[in-house]
Amino acid sequence: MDPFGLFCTGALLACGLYWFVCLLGPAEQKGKRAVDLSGGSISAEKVQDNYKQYWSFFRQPKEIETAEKVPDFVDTFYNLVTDIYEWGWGQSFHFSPSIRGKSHRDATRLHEEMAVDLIEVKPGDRVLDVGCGVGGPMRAIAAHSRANVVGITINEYQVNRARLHNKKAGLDSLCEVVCGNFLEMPFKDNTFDGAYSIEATCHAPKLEEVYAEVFRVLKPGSLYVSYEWVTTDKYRGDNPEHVEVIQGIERGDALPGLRNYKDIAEVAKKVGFQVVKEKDLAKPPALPWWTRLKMGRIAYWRNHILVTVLAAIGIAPKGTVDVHEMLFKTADYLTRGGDSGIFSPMHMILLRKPQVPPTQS
Ligand SMILES: C=C(CC[C@@H](C)[C@H]1CC[C@H]2C3=CC[C@H]4[C@H](C)[C@@H](O)CC[C@]4(C)[C@H]3CC[C@]12C)C(C)C
Ligand SMILES: C[S@@+](CC[C@H](N)C(=O)[O-])C[C@H]1O[C@@H](n2cnc3c(N)ncnc32)[C@H](O)[C@@H]1O
Repeated sequence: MDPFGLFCTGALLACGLYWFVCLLGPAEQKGKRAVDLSGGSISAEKVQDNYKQYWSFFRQPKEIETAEKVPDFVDTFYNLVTDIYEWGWGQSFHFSPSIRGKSHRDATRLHEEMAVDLIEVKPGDRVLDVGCGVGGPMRAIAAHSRANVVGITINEYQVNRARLHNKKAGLDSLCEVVCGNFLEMPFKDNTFDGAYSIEATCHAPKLEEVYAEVFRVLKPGSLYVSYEWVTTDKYRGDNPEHVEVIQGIERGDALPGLRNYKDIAEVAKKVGFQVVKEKDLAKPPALPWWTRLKMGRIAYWRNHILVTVLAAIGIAPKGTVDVHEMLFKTADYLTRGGDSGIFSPMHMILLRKPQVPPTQS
């Protein structure tokens, strides 16, 4: 082979290797490769129909206001997005403020460890993860605190993914995953030493229902911290651009309706909690949480091409392209929400269940 031919072959091989390692994704780190994208518990041929069904919920807003319908709606959503999230984001399905000089991975872990530090649990304590996803936070928190973490998620596919990851990480003795609805949890009263929820309770149609359940299962005197998705004091309901951004976020993230930051403490007090601390972790001096979304734009285009090719040749389910497109648009709404300051995904509230129940007046 002449030197030019040799050079071309070498370049082709290098491109192929780059494609395989970088574009298909390092599976060990993220847990998913593009070639393994699925519709969660939904069979491949039904993904497209389920995507349409997901959108039909928004044509009947009353349906997603009733607690009975929401688990179905949220479950469908997570069947559709879980693999894409894992592949394109990682095993922690939430945001965190950027930290100068630290990777996204480290910033994510620190945001998770902060939650468990706030609830002051000790090794061996029993802690509840309300809406645990595939367990990224659960593993970081168990490793950091040596507490026993019990996670609950409505989505069975996530339960299986989380159990698999727990085993692989050697943390299955500390981490347990339960499939269930956090509006009616299958746990006894007064049985947890602490609880946390990271960007999950926003899926509840009525916040009081999930907070009341957490209150019920916590031991008196113990702490609960939640990172809530909210509209901020900058949001104006009479500004059409604000409304468009917030509706875009709701539709692309399976939310029955975003709450204003002012409502969170009110609801917590109503169900009996004492408010220990409340702070929007997105506010300066914290660096923007949405930088990671912005920086990913080129990767989203690359992913879009990859998903389209994989669906065309029958490796990925057909509806995956629609779901990916929906997420693409959602990333834009979230970025606009962050840039304008009208939205925060990390309004932190730290609550205590009192030792003595409040007297009824
Ligand atoms: C808390 C929730 C989820 C928050 C985030 C984890 C996800 C919100 C939007 C998601 C994404 C948007 C764009 C995708 C991109 C087009 C794709 O190529 C790769 C995956 C994305 C980056 C994806 C990853 C997860 C999000 C950032 C909600 C649901 C309450
Ligand atoms: C955005 S994910 C966050 C997951 C996890 N906290 C993390 O940060 O990786 C929201 C989680 O809440 C769960 N969830 C939403 N509604 C639920 C419900 N009614 N009951 C139980 N889990 C629910 C979803 O299944 C999903 O696991």
